[in-house]
Amino acid sequence: MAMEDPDKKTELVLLACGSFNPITNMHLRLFELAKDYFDETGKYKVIKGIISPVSDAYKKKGLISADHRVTMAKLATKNSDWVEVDDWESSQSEWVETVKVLRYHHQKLLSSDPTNSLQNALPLTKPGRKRKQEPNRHDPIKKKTQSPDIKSTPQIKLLCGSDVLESFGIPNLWKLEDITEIVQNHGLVCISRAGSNVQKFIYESDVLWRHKNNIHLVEEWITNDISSTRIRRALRRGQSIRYLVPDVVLAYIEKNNLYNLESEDKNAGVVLAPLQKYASDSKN
Ligand SMILES: Nc1ncnc2c1ncn2[C@@H]1O[C@H](COP(=O)(O)OP(=O)(O)OP(=O)(O)O)[C@@H](O)[C@H]1O
Ligand SMILES: NC(=O)c1ccc[n+]([C@@H]2O[C@H](COP(=O)(O)O)[C@@H](O)[C@H]2O)c1
Ligand SMILES: [Zn+2]
Repeated sequence: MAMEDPDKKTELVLLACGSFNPITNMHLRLFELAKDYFDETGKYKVIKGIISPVSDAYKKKGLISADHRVTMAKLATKNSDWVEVDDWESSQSEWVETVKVLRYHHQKLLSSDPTNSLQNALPLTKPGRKRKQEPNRHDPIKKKTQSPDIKSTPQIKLLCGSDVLESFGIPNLWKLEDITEIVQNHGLVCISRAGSNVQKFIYESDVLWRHKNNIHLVEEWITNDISSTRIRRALRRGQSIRYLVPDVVLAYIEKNNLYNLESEDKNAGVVLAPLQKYASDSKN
């Protein structure tokens, strides 16, 4: 039997941001790999996974409508008891920086945390009465039943693949202050291939190196090269994608004829939202 006290574990929520165009089995695997990793540390308990598809305003080439991408992600996670889809980000009219998505979900956790609102609403000691009150032997029992095992609010960590971490180095794609806030205030879980360059990438970045204790590298030993780009390519060529995406997702794609030459042309020649935003910033 495990000796550690489960109440002492830090609760975690994992947030994956991306296009999910479409969601693949690999996206679902990311969550499982990260959860296994944290479970094995004995220090953390992953309580929830959130998939947050990017909005159409991201303007990535071939990005089909958020409605379809969210629906597919919901179908894919229907049978998961811990991973869910959140459409707040995708329903924003403008592209939202990833750090703001983290902030949003962090705030949401804070406001839905019963221990937190209890602490705010009912201070345990009323000011002024504190000194007058005699120690009461019923008090500790009372407190315990009112607020059993006061846990801190879960931490929220950004879950991503090594390509996203390495994209931190692309000029005008990420703001340094955003990267800093992500690794300093929240934390990062990165799924990487054995022998990938992520460690070197962290070593070569001052900000990532400074916060390396908050960056968790999870090695994917049972490698899996599925990507949404490859799924869309196979579909354009009339090739099977069965067993690469959940059957329900495949059925939805076929029913709505989602990916073809025309859809791949969406946003052709359009500048990706972050590049557009930060390139114009650096000119000002
Ligand atoms: N095979 C993989 N290994 C590790 N991480 C992955 C893998 N596939 C996707 N991811 C991660 O999933 C998240 C969502 O990515 P995204 O929606 O871009 O999917 P993708 O399969 O990489 O799509 P695309 O080919 O269009 O870039 C990102 O953090 C990305 O790094
Ligand atoms: N500066 C930023 O916050 C920033 C920059 C580039 C991509 N992203 C996010 O990373 C994810 C990347 O997804 P893709 O790999 O599909 O492009 C998206 O969720 C996107 O919003 C964030
Ligand atoms: Zn990608």
